[in-house]
Amino acid sequence: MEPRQSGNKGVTGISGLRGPRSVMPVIKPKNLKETLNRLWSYFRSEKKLLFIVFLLILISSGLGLLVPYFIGKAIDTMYLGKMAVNFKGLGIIIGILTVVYIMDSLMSFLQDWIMAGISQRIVFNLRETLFAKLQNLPISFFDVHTHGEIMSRLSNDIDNVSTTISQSTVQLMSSAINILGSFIMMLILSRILTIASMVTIPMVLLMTRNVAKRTKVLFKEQQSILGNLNGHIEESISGIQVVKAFNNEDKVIEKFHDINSGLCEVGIKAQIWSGYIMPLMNVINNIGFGVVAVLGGILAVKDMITVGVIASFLSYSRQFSRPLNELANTFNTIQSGLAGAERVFEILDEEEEIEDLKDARELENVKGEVVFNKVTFGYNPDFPILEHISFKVEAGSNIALVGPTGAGKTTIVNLLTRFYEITEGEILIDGKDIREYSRDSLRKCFGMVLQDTYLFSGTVKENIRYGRLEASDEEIERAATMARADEFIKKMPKGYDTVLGEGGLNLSQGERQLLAISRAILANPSILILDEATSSVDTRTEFKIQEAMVKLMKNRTTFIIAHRLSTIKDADIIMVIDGGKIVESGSHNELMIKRGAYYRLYKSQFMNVIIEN
Ligand SMILES: Nc1ncnc2c1ncn2[C@@H]1O[C@H](COP(=O)(O)OP(=O)(O)OP(=O)(O)O)[C@@H](O)[C@H]1O
Repeated sequence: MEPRQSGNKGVTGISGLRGPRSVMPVIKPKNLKETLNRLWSYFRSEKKLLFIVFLLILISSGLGLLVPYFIGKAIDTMYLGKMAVNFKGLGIIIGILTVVYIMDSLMSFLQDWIMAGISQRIVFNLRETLFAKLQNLPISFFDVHTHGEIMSRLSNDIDNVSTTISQSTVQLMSSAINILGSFIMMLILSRILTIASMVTIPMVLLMTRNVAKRTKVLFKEQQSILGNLNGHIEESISGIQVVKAFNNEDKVIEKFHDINSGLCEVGIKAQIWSGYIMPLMNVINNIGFGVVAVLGGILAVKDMITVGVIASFLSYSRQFSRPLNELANTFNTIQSGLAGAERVFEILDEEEEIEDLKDARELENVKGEVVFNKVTFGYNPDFPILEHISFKVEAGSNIALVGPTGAGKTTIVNLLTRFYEITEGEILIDGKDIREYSRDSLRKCFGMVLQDTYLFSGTVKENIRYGRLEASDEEIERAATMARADEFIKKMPKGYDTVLGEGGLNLSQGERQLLAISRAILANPSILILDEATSSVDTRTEFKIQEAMVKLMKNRTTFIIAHRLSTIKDADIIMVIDGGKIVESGSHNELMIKRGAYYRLYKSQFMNVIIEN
């Protein structure tokens, strides 16, 4: 009977160089001990089942170790020296062997069954912890990690961990038991033959080390090219509109071809080198086999051992060398699984949004007075974007933030909602420092209508309900009617129950904005943040949006990152931001008389509009 095989049967050789996993180089974990410890903490709740699996492996490996012994016995029993056959003895041995084989299959089935549950539960927990962690990370984390990278940790890396747990744990235990058991059986059968069969081990080690050295370099290169290829695919798909608009399809294809050719070339080399391992290994193993057979033959002629013992011994020596080869392979699977676990733990170790203070209170019944007091902030603390900004907005008034692109307008509202934490100064709402209140209660005060409205896949109704989850259908329809969104919603095939495509992309930008306004009306926040869209919608829709916005802004403190002339002119205060500072503030008329920064900005941006009108 062969020792247990791992699930990745196609994978062979020292570097795990074949089969589906083989195209990946082995990425080693950086801190093996710590990663193992942490991973073990996920295994802990499965300790009992793991012990049962261990017992099952012990039994099935033990049974497996009996087989060569009985085969040897069968040979010796069958051969009675006078060409007569001992059918009775043979029958008993065949019976025993059949029972052993059936038992072994049953044990293997049970092991796989239990291990499947263990690995899926562990990976389930890991996935849940990771996803929950992502929800609690600050926005700044997502500024520096691409979506692709985060996705790959949630999918590829977790998959690697799962494969390692489900396949390698059993493989590791069964290989270890088989190697040890076979070795003991070999020693019991014949010490001389055992020593002879060990002769090839240094040869195997030397050969695999040399080949592995070469393949490692090639696989690393292959992985890096694969990364480029994925990057190129990701970019060309997300930028498909730009690619088509500029007729760059051929260039994109050409670049893909270049990278793909490189990948193919390195892939071939890597596969060829890794392909050497198995045949070489077989040659060496067969040399060992030959040595044992010849030596065994000599010993048998001298009547020092029986033919049956030689047959048993040869089986054991196969059972000894096979898991040895497989262990090298499993070792690689384990390494990439641990590296995957490490990458998952890296995210789990990321600093979460700064915890609310222990005695953080709930911000309630907000009137909406907002004060920035000498606020300084930089996405990178060494390079402040806003410096000592101070201003006060009365409750219920609206303030238009204007200024050149990159001036820091969005940054101001990002600080207000505590998406980022200020470096210096304080922000007060109704005279209360926002850091002393829980983030949840703070964010409840805000409603946002952003330039790019994000709609989730789901129905129109569900998307509006996002503003206030407990809202009834009537409330949703009332909000949509106020926002004048119901006009287009009712024209949709299933009205409020129409399912929106991914990101709401089957709606026009104007329609998406009206939905966002409906959401905000439903949420009924004390403070509103409006980031006006720069792209123009048709005049009728623009009028509707404008009307809905005015309704929404009524009696609410409103921060508008303003782009439309009408919004700016109607604002209670206009604040001109430039280079991280407030360079001017006041009403439209006041600032026009001043003939300062606002006047210049107004002239440069809106004069055409005024002339056209
Ligand atoms: N997440 C971020 N990480 C690092 N730097 C950022 C980040 N967001 C913005 N910045 C930088 O901060 C500065 C201010 O950006 P901000 O988005 O506040 O400008 P803005 O006035 O809103 O511009 P626009 O009118 O173009 O939207 C810019 O120089 C920008 O490059």
